[in-house]
Amino acid sequence: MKIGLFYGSTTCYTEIAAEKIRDQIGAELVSLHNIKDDPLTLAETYDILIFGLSTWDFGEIQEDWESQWDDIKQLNLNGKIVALYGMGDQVGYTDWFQDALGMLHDELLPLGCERIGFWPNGDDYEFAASKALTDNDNYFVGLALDEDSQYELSDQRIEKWCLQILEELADRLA
Ligand SMILES: Cc1cc2nc3c(=O)[nH]c(=O)nc-3n(C[C@H](O)[C@H](O)[C@H](O)COP(=O)(O)O)c2cc1C
Repeated sequence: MKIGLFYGSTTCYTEIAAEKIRDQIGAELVSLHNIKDDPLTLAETYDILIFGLSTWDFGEIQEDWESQWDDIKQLNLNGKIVALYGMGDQVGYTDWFQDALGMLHDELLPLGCERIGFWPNGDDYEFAASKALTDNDNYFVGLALDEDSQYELSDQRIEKWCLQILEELADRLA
């Protein structure tokens, strides 16, 4: 099992989370790719993928993702298993919390990949609006991290989410 983790990060928070996810799952399983340096087309060489991105400027996509955004539609991700995580700030940007995570999810929908790693929108979050929620608002479409307002929760969220996606993978690959 080989997992490709592709991330874009403007001020390094998404990158630090990528390293923690890799360390949690195991460096022998997870290869990191900063999409500033590596093209997203490289994702086609993995069967299992994790994509990480932050939201910027009132609901906009992180700049490195933005510059490869049009390539996503052409990617052959059919049948691949994909988990997402996002970075945002629910206090400073409460009307746009994690919007980019939701936008990436929507962009991937038509590509025929299997999505795992949905994350509960529990009482530990407080924000006005987010495009990253499922229709019933019960889940984020991926792990929602907030290093600005809840940095103290990130490590335990990452740990729990990694265990969750490993279980979801085990179910699918059994
Ligand atoms: C100018 C600015 C705009 C931001 N806009 C949003 C936003 O609209 N929604 C959100 O959830 N977070 C927003 N954030 C918070 C960032 O997503 C957060 O700081 C994140 O950790 C940055 O990750 P990165 O350094 O990996 O890009 C914004 C932060 C800044 C500084």
